[in-house]
Amino acid sequence: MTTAIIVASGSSRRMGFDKLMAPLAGKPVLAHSLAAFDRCQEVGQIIVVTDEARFNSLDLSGLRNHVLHVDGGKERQDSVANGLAALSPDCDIVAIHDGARPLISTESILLALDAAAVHGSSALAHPITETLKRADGDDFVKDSVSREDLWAMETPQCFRVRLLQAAYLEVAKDGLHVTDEVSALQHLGHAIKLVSNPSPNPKVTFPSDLILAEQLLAAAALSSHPAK
Ligand SMILES: Nc1ccn([C@@H]2O[C@H](COP(=O)(O)OP(=O)(O)OP(=O)(O)O)[C@@H](O)[C@H]2O)c(=O)n1
Ligand SMILES: C[C@](O)(CO)[C@H](O)COP(=O)(O)O
Repeated sequence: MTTAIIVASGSSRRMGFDKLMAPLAGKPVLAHSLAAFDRCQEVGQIIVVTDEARFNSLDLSGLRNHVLHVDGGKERQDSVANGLAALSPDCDIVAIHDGARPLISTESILLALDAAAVHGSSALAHPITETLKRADGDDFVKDSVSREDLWAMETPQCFRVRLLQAAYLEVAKDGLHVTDEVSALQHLGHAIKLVSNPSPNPKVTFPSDLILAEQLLAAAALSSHPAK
């Protein structure tokens, strides 16, 4: 069985208000992430890692999957670990997704899941397009960083369960701080397949990201139902 773990226990510090419950095209940001995984036929269970009040305020009626609630942790990696601890024994593939990436498409989820089934681990990502500079502590340019072969990581990041559990055990044993699951797998020395995401999948971080997400959803709705 494939399980999706949606982590939604952050503090929205950079947003300034609870971004996960912020309205986006008529429903909370987190509800969009949840619905995308629920639409994906390969997903047989969803775990939402969040606080109880936020979980209870979600409308789960009409969802195909059983949705389990788990409390979050201090750091993102602690929330992921709490989700992993709640997996059922028959789960073989797990997809970890940021609740704060509401535009994830079901097609992109499938691409990542398929790659994980073949390679053991995968992450949606996109190649860097900007020119990159390293700065000194005073925001003066120190040097240039080639963008060749540089990719920005997205979620979902998908794994054979045993592999991700082993990676998280190593991370905990060595007291490491990781900002994504790919970093944990790197620590284990395992190869990770990057899957170029054909659809926009921004992480809602600042207020302007909510506006962008709203516009992207409106554009997608227009292209699927063009005016006659
Ligand atoms: N202790 C934490 C921290 C983060 N997350 C989740 O991990 C995802 C990525 O984190 P980010 O977007 O950086 O969220 P915040 O930590 O809320 O942002 P900020 O740093 O601005 O507070 C989000 O869905 C967030 O809710 C989590 O489940 N548990
Ligand atoms: C996992 C992640 O979405 C990859 O881009 C990202 O690292 C999570 O956000 P954070 O700000 O690093 O917690």
